[in-house]
Amino acid sequence: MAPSPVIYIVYYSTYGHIYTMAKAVQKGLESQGVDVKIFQIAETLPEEVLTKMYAPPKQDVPIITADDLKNADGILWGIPTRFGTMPAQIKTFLDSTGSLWQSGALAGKFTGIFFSTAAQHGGQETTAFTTITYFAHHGMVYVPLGFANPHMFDNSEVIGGSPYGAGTIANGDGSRQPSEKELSIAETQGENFAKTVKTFVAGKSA
Ligand SMILES: Cc1cc2nc3c(=O)[nH]c(=O)nc-3n(C[C@H](O)[C@H](O)[C@H](O)COP(=O)(O)O)c2cc1C
Repeated sequence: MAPSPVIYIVYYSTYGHIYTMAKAVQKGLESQGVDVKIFQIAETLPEEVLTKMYAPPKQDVPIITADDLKNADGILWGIPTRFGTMPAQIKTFLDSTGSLWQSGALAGKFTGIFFSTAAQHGGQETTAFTTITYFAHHGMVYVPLGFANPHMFDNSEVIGGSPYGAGTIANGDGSRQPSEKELSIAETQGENFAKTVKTFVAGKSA
């Protein structure tokens, strides 16, 4: 029997939207019978600044180390936009993966992204797009979402996401929570990602 693939969800979230999306992605992954572990990326801002930003306490989720990444067959990253791209917290973490790049430890692993922006036009494509350089340099296999969920064609309401991954729109004051349709898209991304990684892991053990 083929071994069950191990998939990590690695996220950073200041206000919790990305965490909610991560749980939907997790549901989709688990529906395909893969082993899922969820990690968060370490905060880099001082407590004093977080208080001024009205950031709530972090979730009770383990903090990822660069070396942890070696143990996954696939990694899905949850990214809240900053100026149309990833936040410094995620960049700091990714910049700490130099030795993994040097040894090729992540080469051939599957990867994908989901994201959150305050505004509909604040980076639902650029956030993912500007992250892909990291995956290319590591030799990782980026799995896009495409238009895999019918809600992606629905223009009757604001719906986050793009062919690069699932997404949510948080509003400037964070008042909007991921909608049912956005969570459904996130679940689809998890399902499809698991199916792709399963094929790979089965092939490796054949
Ligand atoms: C410094 C800063 C820059 C931001 N830049 C953008 C941006 O370029 N576009 C956008 O739509 N939202 C932007 N936002 C809003 C965040 O993307 C939003 O708070 C986040 O997606 C919510 O996710 P979270 O609850 O998981 O933290 C920014 C927020 C901060 C604090």
